[in-house]
Amino acid sequence: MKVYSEGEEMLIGTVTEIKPQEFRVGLTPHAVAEAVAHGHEVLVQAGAGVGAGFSDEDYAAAGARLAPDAATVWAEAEMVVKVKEPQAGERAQLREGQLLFTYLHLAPDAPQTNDLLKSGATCIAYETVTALGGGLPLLAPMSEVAGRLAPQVGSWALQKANGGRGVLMGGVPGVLPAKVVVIGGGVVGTQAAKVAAGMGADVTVLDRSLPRLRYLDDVFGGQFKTAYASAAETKAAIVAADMVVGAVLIPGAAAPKLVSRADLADMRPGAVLVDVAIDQGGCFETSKATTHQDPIYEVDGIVHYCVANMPGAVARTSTLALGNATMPFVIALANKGWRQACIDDAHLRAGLNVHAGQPTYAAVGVAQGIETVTPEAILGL
Ligand SMILES: NC(=O)C1=CN([C@@H]2O[C@H](COP(=O)(O)OP(=O)(O)OC[C@H]3O[C@@H](n4cnc5c(N)ncnc54)[C@H](O)[C@@H]3O)[C@@H](O)[C@H]2O)C=CC1
Ligand SMILES: CC(=O)C(=O)O
Ligand SMILES: [Mg+2]
Repeated sequence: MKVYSEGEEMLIGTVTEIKPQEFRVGLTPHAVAEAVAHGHEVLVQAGAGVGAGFSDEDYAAAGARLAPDAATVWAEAEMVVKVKEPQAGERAQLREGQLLFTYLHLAPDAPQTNDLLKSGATCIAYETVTALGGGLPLLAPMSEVAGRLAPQVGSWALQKANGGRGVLMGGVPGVLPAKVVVIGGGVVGTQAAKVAAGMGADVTVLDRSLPRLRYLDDVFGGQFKTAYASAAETKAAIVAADMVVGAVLIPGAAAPKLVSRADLADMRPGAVLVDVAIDQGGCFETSKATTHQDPIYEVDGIVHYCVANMPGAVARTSTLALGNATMPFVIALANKGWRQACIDDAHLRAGLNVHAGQPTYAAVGVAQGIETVTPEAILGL
């Protein structure tokens, strides 16, 4: 098998996503053009970009070679760039020495972890790549998308025909606007609050971080209000709300349950809960993951929206946003090879989850009771 070394041309590949209702694609034509300009070859499965609005002709014009099927890409590419975690049939095609760059979410997923370990491949997870000054730069764009979508889907759910209270976000002259409460003022929460305020709603953001609340007040003081997320303040806010957006995150942990089933009885009938934190288990006791095909359900007269892959609804915007964030890392990995790229950049190194049969991300080891080695040990640093 060919072993890549620094400075060589790399064969980069991308495949059609096969997770149900996933229309994003790992490489945009712009990313292809950038990689080709750096001297690399790019292999794109025919049709891979169609769901995101990119034709095979767009990829060919950017310099990609089209592959007739996914098997060809898996067999030939030295690095495969995707969006979602590899599905079982994809994992079976991963091979020793191959580099996989995508979302993995391994901690709760033992079968995937075992398959990646068995494959002998090197796997770098988008969601654990870090940034100078904190934050998760390859998760942030999808949080921005989900945050901006939350009031959009929530306002749809508020319509009478969908089980909601029949309240218009911005009201009309002489009638008050909807009250929107956002719990968690991070990336998702800030974007949700901005859009809800832009729709004319009366918006309050709750958070437990005073520095974050100070920042939000300084920057958005005229657009929405802030409040400290004590249990009492949270309860008072939700019982008066037409819409509540759940946007909390405690990194690496299950989301705390901030609205109980009993609380629903005290809320306005037909109010809407949008639980964006559902991918971490959800922050409302009555949340269970839903799909774009069947996004809402009702409990005790309260409408719940709990779609776990909200960005998939706007696959084109999401693909472009994700591509902007991943492109510099794709180019660094291709130009330098993963070893040198991870030696040079501790933030990219934080994305290393699996290498040659060894798990390399501590939180995955803790979650699954397996021993891990550090990326630094793998790289001899
Ligand atoms: N459903 C979907 O399609 C998507 C879901 N997400 C999820 O949305 C969630 C939020 O993500 P980000 O905004 O990027 O995280 P973030 O880390 O930027 O923000 C989380 C905020 O929650 C606050 N917080 C933590 N505990 C709290 C509590 N008990 N009460 C009030 N505030 C609390 C933190 O202080 C922080 O400001 C995550 O679970 C993320 O995985 C992100 C993208 C897509
Ligand atoms: C973050 C993630 O898993 C997604 O965008 O699908
Ligand atoms: Mg997800």
